[in-house]
Amino acid sequence: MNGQKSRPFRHNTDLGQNFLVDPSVLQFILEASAPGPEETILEIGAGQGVLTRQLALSGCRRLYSLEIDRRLEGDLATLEKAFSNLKVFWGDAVTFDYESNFPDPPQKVIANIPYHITTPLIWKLLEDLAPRGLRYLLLMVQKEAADRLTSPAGTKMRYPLGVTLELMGHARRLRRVPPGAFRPAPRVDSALIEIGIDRRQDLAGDRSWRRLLKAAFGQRRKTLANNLGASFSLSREPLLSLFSDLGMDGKIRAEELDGDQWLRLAQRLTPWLPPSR
Ligand SMILES: C[S@@+](CC[C@H](N)C(=O)[O-])C[C@H]1O[C@@H](n2cnc3c(N)ncnc32)[C@H](O)[C@@H]1O
Repeated sequence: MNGQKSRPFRHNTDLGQNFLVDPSVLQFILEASAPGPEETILEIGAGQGVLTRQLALSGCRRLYSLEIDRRLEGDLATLEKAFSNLKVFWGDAVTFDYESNFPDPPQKVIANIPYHITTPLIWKLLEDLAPRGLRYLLLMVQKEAADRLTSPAGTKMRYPLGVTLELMGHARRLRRVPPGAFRPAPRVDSALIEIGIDRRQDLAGDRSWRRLLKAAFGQRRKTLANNLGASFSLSREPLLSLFSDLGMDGKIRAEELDGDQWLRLAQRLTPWLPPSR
């Protein structure tokens, strides 16, 4: 002992550093996600390692934990020494090179993620890891994000990533998690969601699909025809005649289409779109 007290960790809330402290929530995550002995697991945002430790103890074959904040190096290096199945990576999960860093790509992502990167992070994971065998994600997200990700056709919160998840597999909300489960407590409610990927359609890496959805949901007050016409300089007549061929009302809005309608629309419309720059 050198008599010096270690300084308390100063949480950086800009990095979503609300660490999980409720053991019953931790237990729920482990039971719901059931890491298996043959599986490689990816954890995004290891923090001080509360979930990392339990995942490593679960006996999964390999655990990759990714963290951006180097101040956590001491905590995570200690865990890395203690568990031979754990390897810690440093970097930004939204721009990380998963392909070269993970020769043994993960089948599951189990993570209490920083809420501010929820949408770009899920797109990135679907795009980079689903074609390489990712089958399942269990994520702690802000409650409103859980609502958006799981919103069915015809609801106000429907958005491009939710449509894509419906076609690549399924997303469902498992339970709400109150602010008191974290230190410091966030100002928002949280929820655990589960995403299963069967790649019925492999859409996340398809640039024209993403461009179409982005344009279609561009201005929520406008009809789908108006949004598409304005974004891609398409004239109204052929667009409305295409809608009619597909059995869709000319006044339909983007949030009203179900997954199969989106697929049919994309198939017919993509050849008309100007090349992306
Ligand atoms: C909600 S905390 C979860 C920490 C820990 N897993 C737990 O459950 O207590 C989110 C963690 O993600 C890290 N983080 C924030 N932005 C990140 C990014 N872009 N890439 C990787 N990690 C990030 C934060 O530093 C923080 O440790």
